[in-house]
Parts: sequence; structure tokens; C-alpha cells
Amino acid sequence: MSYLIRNVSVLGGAPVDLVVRDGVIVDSADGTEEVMDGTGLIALPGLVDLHTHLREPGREDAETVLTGSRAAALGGYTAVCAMANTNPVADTAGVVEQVWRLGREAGLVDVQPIGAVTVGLGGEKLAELGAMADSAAAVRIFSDDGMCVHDPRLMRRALEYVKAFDGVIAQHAEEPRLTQGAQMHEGDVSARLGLTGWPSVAEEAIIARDVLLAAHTGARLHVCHVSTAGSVEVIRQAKARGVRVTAEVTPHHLLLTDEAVGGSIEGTAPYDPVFKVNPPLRTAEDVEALRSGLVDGTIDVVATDHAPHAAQDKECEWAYARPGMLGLETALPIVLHTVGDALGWDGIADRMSRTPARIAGLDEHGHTPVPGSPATFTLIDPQARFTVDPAALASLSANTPYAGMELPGKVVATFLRGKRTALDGKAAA
Ligand SMILES: NC(=O)N[C@@H](CC(=O)O)C(=O)O
Ligand SMILES: [Zn+2]
Repeated sequence: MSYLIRNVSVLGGAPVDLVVRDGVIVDSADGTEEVMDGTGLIALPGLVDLHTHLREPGREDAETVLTGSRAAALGGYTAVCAMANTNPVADTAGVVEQVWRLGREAGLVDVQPIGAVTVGLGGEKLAELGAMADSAAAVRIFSDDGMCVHDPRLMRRALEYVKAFDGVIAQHAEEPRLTQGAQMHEGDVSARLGLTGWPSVAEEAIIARDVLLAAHTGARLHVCHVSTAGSVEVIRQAKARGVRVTAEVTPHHLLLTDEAVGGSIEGTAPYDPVFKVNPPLRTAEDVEALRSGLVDGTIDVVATDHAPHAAQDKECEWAYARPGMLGLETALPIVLHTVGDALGWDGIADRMSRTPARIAGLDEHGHTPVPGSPATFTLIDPQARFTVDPAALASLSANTPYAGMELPGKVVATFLRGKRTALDGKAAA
């Protein structure tokens, strides 16, 4: 199909016509098959998520590569990096190739598998990093996410190993000796609720160690879901010293605080497991530091940490509930709501597309939609507002913390190499 999109604003600029043909954006609208009205819409490069849990193989009742791809396309994404904590764990060339192939078959977003750092996420033995890098999936990001690579010797070896092919280690920063039994952020709210706390220092101590290891090895480190003001400060200092470190923040850590666990959000009761997530929701001061860190570039990207969980794993007592929340279908609206004005459209394109594409080595992504570029972009209606309905999400799971919230910014359509993968709330497959 070829498309003529009339009167659309690219990154907030003056309205233009965008012509999509043969997978690229071209100049001439001659003979285009479908005309779309882009009046009032913003065109952004297709969003790229560095942190998505797709649950296939192993928990296809919570999400599959196909259903997660639908959620991604509807959220404006054209590429997602699939985390390795599946069952079996994505720690061999066979598993990463399977996930990669399933992504191709779904055909809605580019699914780039992340490989595990250690065998079975066990934290004891390096996985076959080279074999995963050399596989058809061409893995470049490795992570034990869900678990921290806490052995410093293993972390050092992993950094040294991936440096050879310019890979990156994405660390879930959590000192396990400081988070034993932790149920939420350690602070006033945890004290009030009587829940064991996860102190901020459990995250900050690992990041501090890892930036030193990254400096020592000269390898690339990426910090997953940064959640505390202290972490932002450690990363800021490391960057000032030239360490090759990048970092992500999730939409939920840009908006929600530990008060949500205490029932502060309208329509929720205390101990609602929908707010249970790792790292935990922190304080208002942390949220403020994360927002300014993202705006000043200390934090490089927004990543969703889309973590679907089946109803029985979420709708139970707090202590038994799995940590994690959905993200793909609400990420852009939450970013618009929290830091949209401060970032502007170019800043949003940078933090949600250009920079994550660069970190992941996804060269076909992150391009501003102008003639000559791949037709891999998304169209947003910034004026439209919508109310989040968990049942209406394309994800197989419903664990969104934003149920009932009214949010700005609707994804109208998404294109991947000229294929329209989502339109008006419906995915193409
Ligand atoms: N974020 C979470 O709370 N959970 C993630 C794992 C992770 O990202 O640490 C999951 O896989 O469910
Ligand atoms: Zn994690």
C-alpha cells in the first residue's frame, strides 16, 4: 500500500504532506492509493522500547510475542527489545532466535531479543553471549533483568566479553542482600503499612559499582529502570567522568509514588497489587529528580518495563502478587502528561526513539519521517484525551496502574517500513 498523509506536523513543525511508498517516505504523491487526513496530528519516529517483557516462551497466558506486538504498535512503537526472563530463559542462540522469528511472523514491530547474561539468570555462569550475538537474532543487549548480576567478577567478565562486539550489559540494579523480603520502597509509607522496605541504596550501590566496572573495562553499561534521586546523581557524575553509561526511566516512575501503595489514588485501596513493581514506586522527591534527569539528558531514554502478569498473579494478596505493570499502550500519554512540555516533540523523539534505537543498534529506527527516510513512524493526536480501560487494552494482561485515569495523546496510526501496523486503536494483525 501507498499512503498520502495530508497536512501533518513532523515533530511539531509546519504542516506538510507525507507520502509513503515501498517502505520509505518519498516526495511525489502521484498515484497514492490511500489518503489520510493528518490535520492536527504530530508525526514522530516510531518509538523504540529498550525494556519489554513479552512472556513467550513460557507464560503465553500473560502475553505472547503477537499480543505484545499489538500492544506496542498501538502504543506507537515500531521496535521493542524483549527481555530474557522467559521460560526457558533466553540464554542460548536457540531461544533468542525463536523470539526473533516469532516477532517477524507477527510482523507488527521489530522484536529485538535481549540475551541473558548468565545461564538461567542464575548469576553464576556466563551464558553463551557470543553465540547469541552471532545468531540470526544478532543480540547486542544482554541482561538478567528481574535479577541483578550481583557478583562483581561476573559483571566484570560480562562487560569485557561484550566489549569485543560493542554489546551492552543492561543491569537491573538491586543489591539482593539489601532487598531480602522487600515488598515496597523503604520509607514512611512502608513503615505505616508494615511492609519490609527496599531501600534506595540497594539500587544506588550497584549502579555506583557498575559505573566503576564500566570505566575499568571501557565497556558499555545500561542501567535499567532508574528509580531514585541518588541513582540519577551517581549516573550524572559517571557521565561527567566520561564513563560509557546510559540509563532508562519508566513512565510509572515518572508519575507514581509509594503513596499509591497506601491507597492515595482515587478508586484504589491500600495494598493494591497493581502498584507492586520492581524497582518499587519511590517518593515525590525521586519523581522530581527522575523528571529533571530525563529532561537534562542524564537519563537517556524512557523504557516501559512492560511487565504483563496473569490475573491470578496480580489479583491476590500483596505479598504473593508478582511485581510489574503494563506499559506499552500508555507510555507516550504518561510521558506527555509528566514531561511533555519540558521535553517538547524533539525531546520526546530523542528519549523514546532516536536514543533507544542508537543504544540497541537498531539502525532502521529513530529516523525523523522526512523524504528519504524509512516509513517507520507514528501519528499522534496530542489534543485527544482518553480514559484508560484495562479491558480495552490489546495486551493479554490487564495490570495497568492507570485504570480510570484520563490521559492526553492518542496514537492514531503507526507505520513500520511502510506497513500500517495500527490504525484508530486496531492493530493490523
Ligand atoms: N519490573 C518488574 O516488576 N517485573 C519484571 C522484571 C523486572 O523488570 O525487573 C517482570 O518480569 O515482571
Ligand atoms: Zn528489572
